[in-house]
Amino acid sequence: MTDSQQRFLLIINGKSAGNPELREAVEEQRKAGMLITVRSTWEGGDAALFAEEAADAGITHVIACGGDGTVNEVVNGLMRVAYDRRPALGIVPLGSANDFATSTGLPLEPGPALAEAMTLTSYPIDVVRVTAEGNDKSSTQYYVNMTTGGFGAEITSSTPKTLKRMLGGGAYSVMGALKAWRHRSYRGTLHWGGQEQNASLLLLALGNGRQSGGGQVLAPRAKLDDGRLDVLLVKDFSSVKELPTLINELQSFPADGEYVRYFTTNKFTVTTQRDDPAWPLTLDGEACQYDRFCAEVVPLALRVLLPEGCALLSTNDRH
Ligand SMILES: Nc1ncnc2c1ncn2[C@@H]1O[C@H](COP(=O)(O)OP(=O)(O)OP(=O)(O)O)[C@@H](O)[C@H]1O
Repeated sequence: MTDSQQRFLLIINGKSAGNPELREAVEEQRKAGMLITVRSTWEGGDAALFAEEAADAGITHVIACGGDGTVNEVVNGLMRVAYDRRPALGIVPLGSANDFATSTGLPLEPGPALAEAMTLTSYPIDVVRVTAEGNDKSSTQYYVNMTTGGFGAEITSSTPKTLKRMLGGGAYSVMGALKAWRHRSYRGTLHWGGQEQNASLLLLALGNGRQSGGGQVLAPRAKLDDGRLDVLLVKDFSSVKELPTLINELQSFPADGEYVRYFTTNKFTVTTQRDDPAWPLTLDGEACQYDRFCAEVVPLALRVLLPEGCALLSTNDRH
């Protein structure tokens, strides 16, 4: 063993701790000489804490073994570590949605995913910092994939599995579900890039990555390393007669459609008025509610083990 050898910490969500395939894969990699420590979570917050402590223990790579929520916790823990000591992030997807792993093209089976994590190159990606106020307290959280607000957040946090499955099929089924389901819209003042707009939205998506909610692609042109957030605004509609236009726009993501707007910015703020309901948000799969929030890109803050040729990296853009 040399000092330059990589040291891996696997942080596994306790509910998947018995996964036999992962156990076997760890054993195999250890036999091949890889230095792997494993910690299993007991409850929410553990994954972030273990990730934060990893740098002090000489860990070079923290591998989040779980769903998007576990990845999100690990990211938050790593962001508490100073940049020059921050370990790289790897992912072994063990959740139900695994949106970040799926969209970046990582293997979805534990064995291949761990094997890849041992050999992949790490690339610097942006992390998004969300500062928020709600329920009389303020907070700071980070995410790497996507925040959805309004309708989208309700889908991911409280929608029954059958409806989620319907929604997985894309914009047409989203609208089908909307027709069958009484929806709410969310009001607020939006600020970005020197612009201000009062809006009543069905859905807001702030994508560093491209998809959330188990396969809903809401930021199809997002890159993880471009210093930008891809913003999708879907305006509320009042009659089903407006649906064909809305559906159409959800296929093409126009910059300035009648119902859909898609653009990029490095900072996006939502402020509600006193009588407006708080916005339900989902940050990388974790549900929360805020009256006021600001999402801001922290450029290239985290190194992540990603497949060579990953379509979400600008370095792989074809010219
Ligand atoms: N030992 C444990 N048992 C049960 N739940 C746990 C345990 N440790 C952490 N958690 C909770 O698991 C949640 C994260 O779950 P995770 O994202 O890994 O899986 P998932 O929800 O099935 O995946 P996805 O987000 O991809 O659908 C966190 O909210 C955390 O509080």
